[in-house]
Amino acid sequence: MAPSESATRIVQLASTISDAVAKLDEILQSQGLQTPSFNEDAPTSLPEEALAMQSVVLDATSELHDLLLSPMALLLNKTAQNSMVPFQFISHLGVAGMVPLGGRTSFQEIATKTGLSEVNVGRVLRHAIAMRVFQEPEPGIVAHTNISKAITDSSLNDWLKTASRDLWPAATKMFDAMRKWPNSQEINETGFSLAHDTSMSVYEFFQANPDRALSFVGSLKALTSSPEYDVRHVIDNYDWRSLGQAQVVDVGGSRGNVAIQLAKNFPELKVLVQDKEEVIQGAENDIPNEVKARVSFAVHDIICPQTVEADVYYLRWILHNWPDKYCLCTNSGQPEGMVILRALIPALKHNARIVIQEACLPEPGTVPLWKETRLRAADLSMTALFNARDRTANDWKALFTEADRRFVLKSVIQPTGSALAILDLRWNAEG
Ligand SMILES: C[S@@+](CC[C@H](N)C(=O)[O-])C[C@H]1O[C@@H](n2cnc3c(N)ncnc32)[C@H](O)[C@@H]1O
Repeated sequence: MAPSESATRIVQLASTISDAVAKLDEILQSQGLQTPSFNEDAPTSLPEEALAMQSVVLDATSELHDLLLSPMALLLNKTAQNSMVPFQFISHLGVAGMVPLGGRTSFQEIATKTGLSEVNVGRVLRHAIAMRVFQEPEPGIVAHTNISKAITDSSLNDWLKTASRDLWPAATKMFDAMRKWPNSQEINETGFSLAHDTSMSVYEFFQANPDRALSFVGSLKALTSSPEYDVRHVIDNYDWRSLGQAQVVDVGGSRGNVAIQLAKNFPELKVLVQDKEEVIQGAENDIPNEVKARVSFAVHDIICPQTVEADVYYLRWILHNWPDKYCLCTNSGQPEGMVILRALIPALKHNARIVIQEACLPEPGTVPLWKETRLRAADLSMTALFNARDRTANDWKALFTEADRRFVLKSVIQPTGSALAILDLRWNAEG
C-alpha cells in the first residue's frame, strides 16, 4: 500500500521495502525457490526475475539504515579499516576448510591448528561472525553460514587472499601515489608499487611471485564465475546469428571459455583465440569434441599488429586494466607496435566488427546506489593497481575516436544482470 504523500521519508522507505519484498517473495515462491537466509545450505543468488526488486530493497534498506545513524556512526561504518583483518586471517590460514560442513568446531581447535592464541582467534572470528561469515551457535563454537561455506571454494578463498594481501595495501597507498605522481599513466607508479615497495608493474610483480600469481588467477576465476560475468550475457544479447558463416578472433581470449560457448551456440561461427603462449598451452585439449573443428588457438601479443583477417574481433575484459596511453599510443620501447586498439588496424577490412565487452561506469545516479558504490570502488582499484580507470560509455567513445576516427561505435548494450556492457563497433575503412 502506498504511504500518504505527507508521510516522512523513513515511512516512505519502509513502505517501499514492504511492497518490494512482497513482490520478491512472490517471485521466489512461484519458482519454488527457498527464501534467503544465512543457513549453511541456503541459496547464494537470486533468479534474474527478482533482480529489479532486489535493487529496490537494497537501496531502500541502506538509505533507511544510514538515515538512522549519526554522522560519526555512519563514518565509522564506512571507514571500517579493520574489516579486512578477519578475511586475511580466514583466507591465509584456510579457516573455512577447518569448519566441517554441516558440523561444528571450536575457537580452541582453530587456535591449535593455526598456532594463534585462542583469545585472538575468538576476537577475529567474532568480527567475521558479526559480518555473517560463520556463526556461533554456542559460545566458543563455530559453524558455517552460507557465506563462510562459499569460502571453502578455493577460488573464492584465493580472491580473499589476493584482496587482503595485495589489493588492500595498494588501496592504502593510492592517495600517496596520486600525490607523488600526479597524472601518471605509468603502470608502475601506483599505490600497488608503493605498498609493495617495487618498481615492477602488477604483472611483473606477480610473475616474480608465483604463489601470489596463483591466488590472483584463482581470484579472477571466482569473480568471473559469478552470474554477473556469465558468458551467457554476450551469447544472448549480441546478434551473432545474423553473421552467418563468420570468422571471429577472440583477442586475449584466455583458454577459450567464451570461444567454446560461441561455437556451441552458433554452428556457423569459427573462433580463433589469441593469447600469450603460457596461457593457451594445452588449451586445445580442453575443447569439447563437438566444436573442436571450429575453435583454434594462436599465440599473439595484443600490443603487436594484428595479422589475422576476420569478420569480428572480440575483446572481453582486455582494455579496462590499461591506462589510455597503452590502449592508444605507440609504445616507446616497440616502435612498430601500435598498442591494443591501434594494433587491430592492419587487419581490419571495411565494416569489420569490433565487439568489446567491458564495464561501463554509469553517470552518477543512473543505476541503483548499491551497484554504483561497487562500480566506483572497482574504478578506484583500477587506479591503485594499474593507473587505469573504468570508463563511461562516453569515455569509451572518446577513446575509440582518439585511437582512430574509423572506429565507429554503433551501440552500447547493457544486458540485465551483467557486469559488462557490449560495445559494438564497426571499422569504416572509407571514413
Ligand atoms: C582479464 S583476462 C580476460 C580473459 C578473457 N577475455 C575473458 O574475458 O575471460 C585478460 C587476458 O588478456 C591476456 N593478455 C594480457 N596481456 C596480453 C598480451 N600482451 N598479449 C596477449 N594476451 C594478453 C591475459 O593472458 C588474459 O587471458
